[in-house]
Amino acid sequence: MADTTSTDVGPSDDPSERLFRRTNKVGGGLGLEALNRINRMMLRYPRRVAVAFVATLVAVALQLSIPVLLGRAVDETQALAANPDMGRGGLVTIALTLLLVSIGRGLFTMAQNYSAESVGHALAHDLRLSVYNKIQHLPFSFHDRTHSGDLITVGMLDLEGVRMYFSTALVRTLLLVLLIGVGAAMLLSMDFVLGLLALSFVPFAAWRSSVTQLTLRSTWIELQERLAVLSRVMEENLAGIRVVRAFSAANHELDKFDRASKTALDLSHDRVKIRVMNSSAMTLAFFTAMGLVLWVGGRKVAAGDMSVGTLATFLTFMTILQMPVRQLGLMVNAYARASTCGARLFLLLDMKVDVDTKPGAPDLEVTEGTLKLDDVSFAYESADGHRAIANVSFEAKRGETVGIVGAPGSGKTTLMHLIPRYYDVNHGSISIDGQDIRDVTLSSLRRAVAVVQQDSFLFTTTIENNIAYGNPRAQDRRIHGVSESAQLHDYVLRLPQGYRTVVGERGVSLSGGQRQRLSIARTLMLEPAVLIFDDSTAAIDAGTEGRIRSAMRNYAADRVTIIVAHRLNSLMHADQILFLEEGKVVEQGTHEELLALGGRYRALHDLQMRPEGDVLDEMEANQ
Ligand SMILES: Nc1ncnc2c1ncn2[C@@H]1O[C@H](COP(=O)(O)OP(=O)(O)OP(=O)(O)O)[C@@H](O)[C@H]1O
Repeated sequence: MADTTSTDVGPSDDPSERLFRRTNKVGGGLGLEALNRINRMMLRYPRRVAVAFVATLVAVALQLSIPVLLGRAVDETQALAANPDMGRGGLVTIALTLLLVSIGRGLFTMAQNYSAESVGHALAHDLRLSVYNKIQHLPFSFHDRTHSGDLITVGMLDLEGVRMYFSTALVRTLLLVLLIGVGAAMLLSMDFVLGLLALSFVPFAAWRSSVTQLTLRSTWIELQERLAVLSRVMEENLAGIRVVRAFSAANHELDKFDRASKTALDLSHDRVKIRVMNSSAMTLAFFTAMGLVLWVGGRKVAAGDMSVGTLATFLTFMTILQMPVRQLGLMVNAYARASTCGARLFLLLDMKVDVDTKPGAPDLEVTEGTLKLDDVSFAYESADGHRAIANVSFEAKRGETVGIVGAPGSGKTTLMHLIPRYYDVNHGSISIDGQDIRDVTLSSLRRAVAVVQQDSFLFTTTIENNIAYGNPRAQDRRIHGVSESAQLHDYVLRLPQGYRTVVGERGVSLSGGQRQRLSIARTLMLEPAVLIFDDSTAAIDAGTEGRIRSAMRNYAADRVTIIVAHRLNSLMHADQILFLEEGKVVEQGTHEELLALGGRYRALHDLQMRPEGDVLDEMEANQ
């Protein structure tokens, strides 16, 4: 069986592909630009940003005073041991100061963490809304090329990278610069040689920590890709569970999952190895430096050149410095992550929406309700100029029905998707009452053109909410009315919770025909000027379809109805029928005219109307 787990992505200039090529760099310059943009966005929360920075300053100052106080306490204790008659007041004062300093440091660190995190969360909230809003407006052509899982990744992982930026990159930078800078200056001024020894582990630990984090980052990106493959395999398996069972392909699916999981596991092992080895190397460097300080400092203490308290100050400084230095890599990583994640997010947010409302465009005004397609041609971006629709023209007036028929792949759905501007025509024009649909607002056009889709998607909510999706304030009476027209009402009443029954992925399962009827009812809630049925009665039996048609007679009198169908029974009553072949209209007329023409429509009609036995006989004879 073919391997369907490949995620090969070749180089391309397509922004949507660049968006999802998860590399360490999204075009160097873009990374810096992204950081600048995130910085500017943070200034929307000036108070919280200021509190975070000021609290960091105070917390660091308090933290740096702890080793000095501890050193003094040691010296005071030593003096007390040598001279028991000395008062204990000094020691008590130092102890109380230490307690207050520790409490103060804790409180300011808390304020710093809280403010920094809250800036990150507020920023993530803003970006999340912008991304979601953008996704609602991206063109269909973008969704054709983009896996929804990848979009979710941008919405989740990349947002997380930006969220962490303020607390892990900016605030930590201030913290480290102050701790290491002021700490080092204090140590060196106390004893230059011992200061150098105490700080000797810093360059090594900083280097190892940064290299480790950057290596872990690139493997993290790789791991995300492998995990994405894993979730795609699982997602596909769940979506196609019936096919898997029907083809007894469980073992093949297990193999596929096992392979994808193994590659993720191998990488996870590598990452653990890198982390553990580097952590041990940094610990070794720290304790070596500490040993050196103890050795040289101990000799100075023994020679009377240094107090035990000063030595204790050095050792405490080193312990305080250890953690932030070891975490320096996290800071470097936070910058790298925010720049790539931010660049990808902004690439998505700045993406051009090619089907959009022209600036200053008026709303569509429906008067006569006439739809006109004039020499319309269209090619999908991925089709190398091959036209899915070629020079199609027709006109339909209010109350008229147009039938569209043709072999699978002949372009019926594509043609229907041009009318509500899911895609823009490449040539020719579509107009409603003389207004080119590209010159009016998209929202007014989409209100005027309703499509009952081929795949009836149900939201996980009640039947009532699903029907009222386009008109949430609709009265029950109206909901029941359209449901009756769609021949769904009687079925719903038989359900224990009636219209309050939850359907969709986590609700009651509806049959294909019931889903289609619900989808029809949902569209009948709207009052469009053009109503399109895109092969949306295929799963409904001919009798029920006939009843829907009768119930809709009044409704159809008020608008143009277009019916796309394979079954001629569904559209032979239409005022005009178009027969599509490779995107072109090859026959056009009423049912009677097309029958009289004796062409493709006639042949299809004869094939569909003949008793099944005759068709089988003919097929056998032709073999
Ligand atoms: N999103 C897309 N991107 C690229 N090509 C597409 C896309 N959708 C459809 N096509 C191609 O355009 C052509 C017309 O497809 P379309 O779905 O419009 O046919 P159809 O007549 O509605 O088929 P069916 O009766 O099976 O629904 C086909 O060759 C199809 O492969």
